[in-house]
Amino acid sequence: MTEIVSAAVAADHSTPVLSAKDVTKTFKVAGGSITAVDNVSVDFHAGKVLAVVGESGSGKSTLARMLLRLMPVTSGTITYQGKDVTNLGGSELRRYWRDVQAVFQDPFASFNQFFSVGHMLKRSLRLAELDKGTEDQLIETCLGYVGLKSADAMHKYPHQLSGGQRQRVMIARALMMNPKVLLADEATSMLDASLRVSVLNVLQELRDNLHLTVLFITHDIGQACYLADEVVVMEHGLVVEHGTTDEVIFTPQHDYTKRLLADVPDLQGSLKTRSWEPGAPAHVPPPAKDS
Ligand SMILES: Nc1ncnc2c1ncn2[C@@H]1O[C@H](COP(=O)(O)OP(=O)(O)OP(=O)(O)O)[C@@H](O)[C@H]1O
Repeated sequence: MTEIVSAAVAADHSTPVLSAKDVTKTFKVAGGSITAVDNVSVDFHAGKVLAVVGESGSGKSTLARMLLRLMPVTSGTITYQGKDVTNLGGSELRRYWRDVQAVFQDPFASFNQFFSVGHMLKRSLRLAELDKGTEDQLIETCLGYVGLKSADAMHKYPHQLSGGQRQRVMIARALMMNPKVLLADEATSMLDASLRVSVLNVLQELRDNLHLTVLFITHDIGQACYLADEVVVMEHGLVVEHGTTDEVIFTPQHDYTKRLLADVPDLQGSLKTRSWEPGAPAHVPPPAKDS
């Protein structure tokens, strides 16, 4: 059984926006059951990026799905803005889904190939019943937040965009709902190194400029440390390490964290000087950022 480490996280006494408390998920499988998430407690604070990192099968996506209220918990509590949302339903759940938006790994999967960006974004707003001027302004603003020009992007079809641009459109779509929390589940893993950096930088800007709370789920501790204020490391459904990014990089407590860090050569040195680009092999010069 993996040792659970409760490393001291830099004191943050503000009420968390979103919390998981003693959350467990058990799946019934042939011949028994599997505990995908094992008694996990984690707080997400306003205007911070928290990364959940772990290898495949560690339980990250299951935790994300429970936080998003797409999957029921087996036990434990999920709290949003101080309110228990574990068993929310109906219009309250729909309101929660507006406030807690998500972007996933494959932006293509969320796009209808026959819809232009403009058509897709307007469809997402149809329930809001905004007048045309307000709608256009909102779309332009949100595309602006992710570094895209409305005039350029609106008429493009998915195949005319790079992977990074598609992912940025998905983030813009999420922002149109004016969320308090953005959950990005492996949102950069299908992108090559330069596009990945552009999306990570967008997430950082959203935290800094909009005070957005970001949950960044990744198997890549390099990306987690590049982006996040706080890092949670999961192994076999357990939180084995939880600390500020500096604590996790420079004084990791758990062997599993040390092993993940060892797979990213010279992460410590290069993050200090910001010379490292997530996903780029250490010997390759940093890639150019896409426009
Ligand atoms: N619906 C399900 N039924 C049975 N087992 C499941 C189900 N969903 C996930 N699991 C199991 O739970 C464990 C955690 O899976 P999960 O997808 O949460 O991990 P992960 O860290 O997100 O991995 P990946 O990065 O590969 O998606 C795995 O052993 C997985 O096989």
